[in-house]
Amino acid sequence: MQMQMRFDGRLGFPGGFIDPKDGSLEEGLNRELTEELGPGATAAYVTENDYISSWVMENPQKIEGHFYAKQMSLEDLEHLEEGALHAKDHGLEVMGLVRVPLYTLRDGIGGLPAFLCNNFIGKAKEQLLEALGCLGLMPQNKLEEAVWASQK
Ligand SMILES: O=c1[nH]cnc2c1ncn2[C@@H]1O[C@H](COP(=O)(O)OP(=O)(O)O)[C@@H](O)[C@H]1O
Repeated sequence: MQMQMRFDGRLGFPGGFIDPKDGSLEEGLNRELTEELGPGATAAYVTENDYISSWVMENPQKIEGHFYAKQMSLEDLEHLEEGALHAKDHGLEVMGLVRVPLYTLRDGIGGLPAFLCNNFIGKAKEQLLEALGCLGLMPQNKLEEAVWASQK
């Protein structure tokens, strides 16, 4: 699972605002992916099949968000990481890509619980947990244990 360090020091997912006049949600998102992830983004391009969920925020401004998750091979992910340094937004909107640790160390905190203590933009933390659960990357009870450990 991969996220990015944003310009504001918070963790979030690649994406951005899309003008409905400029085509479908997926086309708009794929354009944003290229800007933020660079030449390796094509392997991350989403279709309607990668859709996970939507949300609406009313304040401070009305925003409708749509969340997608794309499953990739390790090879494509490594290619994406190598190319991300050459993305248009690198060092501007995006400070770097990060892999999410999907384990808990023997101390009970290191790994995913410590990662969850970071500062996340908007609903990105809930989206991370949602994706890990619905893509079957971690069993629900392990996710709940990690969330609980992160709140201690
Ligand atoms: O990865 C994300 N997951 C969930 N919500 C997000 C994510 N990234 C941005 N948002 C939401 O969209 C709003 C605007 O995003 P952002 O701060 O990137 O726009 P900006 O670059 O125009 O300031 C954020 O305040 C947040 O509520």
